[in-house]
Amino acid sequence: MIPTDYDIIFAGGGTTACVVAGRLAAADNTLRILAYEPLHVQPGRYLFDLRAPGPDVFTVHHANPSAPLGGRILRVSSASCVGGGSSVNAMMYNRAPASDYDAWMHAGNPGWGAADLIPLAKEVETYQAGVVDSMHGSCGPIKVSYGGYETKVGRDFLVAAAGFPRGRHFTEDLNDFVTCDVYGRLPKYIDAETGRRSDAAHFYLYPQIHNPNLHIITEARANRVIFNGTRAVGIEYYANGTLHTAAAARLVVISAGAFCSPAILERQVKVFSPHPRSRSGIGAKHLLEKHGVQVVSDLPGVGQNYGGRMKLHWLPWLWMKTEVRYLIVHSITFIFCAAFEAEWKTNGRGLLATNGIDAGIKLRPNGQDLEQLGPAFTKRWETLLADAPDRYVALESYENSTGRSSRDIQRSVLHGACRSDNHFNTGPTRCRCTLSTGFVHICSVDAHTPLEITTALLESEEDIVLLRWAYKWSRELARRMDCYRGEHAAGHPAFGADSQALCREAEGPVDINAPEILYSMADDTAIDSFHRANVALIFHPMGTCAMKPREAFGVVDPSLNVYGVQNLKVADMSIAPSNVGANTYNTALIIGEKAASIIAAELGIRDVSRRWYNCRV
Ligand SMILES: Cc1cc2nc3c(=O)[nH]c(=O)nc-3n(C[C@H](O)[C@H](O)[C@H](O)COP(=O)(O)OP(=O)(O)OC[C@H]3O[C@@H](n4cnc5c(N)ncnc54)[C@H](O)[C@@H]3O)c2cc1C
Repeated sequence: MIPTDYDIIFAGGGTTACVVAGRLAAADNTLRILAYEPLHVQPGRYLFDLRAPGPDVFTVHHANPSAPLGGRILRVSSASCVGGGSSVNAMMYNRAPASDYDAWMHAGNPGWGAADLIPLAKEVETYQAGVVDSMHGSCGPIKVSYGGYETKVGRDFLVAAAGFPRGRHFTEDLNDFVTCDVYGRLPKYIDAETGRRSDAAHFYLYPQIHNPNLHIITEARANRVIFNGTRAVGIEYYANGTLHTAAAARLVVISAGAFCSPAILERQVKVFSPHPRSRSGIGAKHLLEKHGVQVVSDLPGVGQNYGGRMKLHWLPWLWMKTEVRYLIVHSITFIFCAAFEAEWKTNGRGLLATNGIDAGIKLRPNGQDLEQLGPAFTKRWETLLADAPDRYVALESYENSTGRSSRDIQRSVLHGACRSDNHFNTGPTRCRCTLSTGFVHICSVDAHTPLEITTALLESEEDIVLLRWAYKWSRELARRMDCYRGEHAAGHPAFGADSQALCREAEGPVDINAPEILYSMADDTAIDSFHRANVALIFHPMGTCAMKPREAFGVVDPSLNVYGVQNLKVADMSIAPSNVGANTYNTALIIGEKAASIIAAELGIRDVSRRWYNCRV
């Protein structure tokens, strides 16, 4: 029988919540803790799991039609299961530049600078991908390794990057928070010994599941926070089609991710008042009133400041006989899986023990690049990059892609429509820091109504020139890779028939010193159109309940307290005051560790134990 009275309730049991709840439960096993999740599925140990039949581990959100993208509606998914993003993500290990965290501190958040957060990043991990130096951890819960298989595309990338005249230097460690404009191998959140995904559910929460005071209610969705006056006292949630309530004596923590956390704040807060049916929310007054919701705390920043990153796939032909199978296994069908699964289960190695993203480059424009980028990029350079040598603008990696258009190609491979058994396409990933921000708001007080999401993708000319430059740069590198066999025109801009940039098939790579492709103005226009038609959002939303001063559109203070109310915190990627230029799992783990320390201190728990997690799954 699950009790209805708790000390702490988490609305959401994703990455950050698992860290905080796991740490607190370990530190004080008398704390009565509850977390909700919409779906319980066994978190995917590798990507193949996620495509198995059964409840969907994703929620798909649709953004408003975007004018800069020609009216296109972008789709972006977030996780819907215990462990959140950590249970479904692509397992790329990519830490943010130190100066991104210093920017958090300078936004009015003492205790949130790089010097404060980097030690937490070390405590999070057991680094198995090289030397454990002063920047890496050796005994944290989350394992980081190169996985159990090395792809040819990764090896070829490293060789081409070493010889490419416009290339950069090699580094053993792309993730020391400082080094930038270098290339190297890309580690993964995979345990080197077991070959399994290192998610927050398995390594923070489940190790505490023996604790009778820790409860995870699955197939439940937090609906709204219950208030007594301005003090949060519990949660109302849906389970089995009916509404239930649970009381939180000490704290309610909203941890529903950057899309859903602002929605829970805005939607409606149940207030014990002389008018029990009145609806009250936390957010922008004008927006809440539009939905007939009274205002408990007027916070216009709720749902604003939606930041993220952009992604683009384009398609060179690459020759990788064995990895065709890998790609098919992960993306389309299970036909080849049995042998790989047996290997993976026996020794944690093979094609199921990798994410297929083995090498990459963190690109930062140099003098020659800045000339190419032109005056449209000057403001971005001056505001974001010039004084922060650790910041890069693009992470280029060549992967066995799961992008939409490349999956179409994979289908062709499966159905024999490809030009040869030994050739198929793969798409490099592009990640960009964008300065523009969008918003996420409720459309109605009904918890089941989709959210209104507006992105600022490609609204600024800076993003357009940046994507154009990066396309040219990474295409040049791809042409020099040993596995290169030309390009698939449908996965590239529509260059004119007489263009030098026209896509062609090839028998092999160009010479490492071959002249670069010369692009005309018409080619540039074609590239920009291609980007408008194909750019996508990466799964890294953040910033929608920003930790900033209230007058600067902040939602939470540096202790993660929601302004204007008591006993209510937010802890997840939504609190990011500004963008981080990296994949976000690492930052979510850091926020979780920081939140655990803050809450423990407030509750008088002296030691948020960091020694309990040495477990294997
Ligand atoms: C498909 C995908 C691929 C990714 N790949 C990478 C990668 O390779 N590397 C990397 O570093 N990062 C990656 N990320 C990003 C990273 O995983 C996330 O940034 C991180 O997990 C976010 O943590 P969070 O705690 O903010 O939110 P989440 O982990 O998303 O947790 C929020 C949780 O709240 C739950 N929730 C929502 N609404 C409610 C409600 N009303 N009631 C109860 N629960 C609710 C959700 O189900 C979810 O589990 C990826 C993310 C996705 C989705």
